[in-house]
Amino acid sequence: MIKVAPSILSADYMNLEKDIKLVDQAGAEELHIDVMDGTFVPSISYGPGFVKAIRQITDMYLDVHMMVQNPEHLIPAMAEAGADNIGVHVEATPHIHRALQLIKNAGKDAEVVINPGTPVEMIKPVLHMVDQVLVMTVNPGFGGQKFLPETVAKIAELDAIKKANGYDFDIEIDGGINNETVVDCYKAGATVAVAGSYVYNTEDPLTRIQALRDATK
Ligand SMILES: O=C(CO)[C@@H](O)[C@H](O)COP(=O)(O)O
Repeated sequence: MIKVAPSILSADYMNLEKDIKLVDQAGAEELHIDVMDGTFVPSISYGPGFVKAIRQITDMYLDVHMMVQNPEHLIPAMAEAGADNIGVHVEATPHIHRALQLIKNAGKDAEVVINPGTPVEMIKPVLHMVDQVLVMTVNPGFGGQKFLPETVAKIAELDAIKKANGYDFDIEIDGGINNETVVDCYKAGATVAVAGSYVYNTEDPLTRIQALRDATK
């Protein structure tokens, strides 16, 4: 069964505490927070102050996905704010190894992220040092996009490398995930599913979280 990480990008910001507690009570394993800088991706979302405010109202595992160009400068503040996992894009820095070291040195789980157009080959040199790999299943920057099926082969490739080397990182998927698209990703080796609009753009988020689990039993 896959672990579920609702993305608050699609939550109701005027009732955010309620929306976070709802998915916590539903047993969601992680809370996914999308940090966007307006440069690496066109959108701008939130920063460390927002993460700190969320930390104060929940004990959930905070999975912070940084869509930020040269994210190194933001890592200490994000760690201080209370993130549990910090994800950095391999496309966003010439110093991905250093960025992951900074996250580990701050005592946090380190995640490397790859865009749909980036081959798995690009992250091979850092796979020994990560706790999680995020395979983007849409191009980052917006919620509500259509799942890109060609990303499934990359999940399988990553899973094969993981098994061959005895690594134990989680493989997370993000973008266009619902009870149908999650199935092939899970079969290919995904262990954590981020879901934004599928979970929050409905009257019944609990049923949607359960549907992701039922689809991957
Ligand atoms: O990273 C991102 C968007 O860049 C995501 O985390 C979105 O929040 C996913 O939204 P859905 O595709 O599930 O609606």
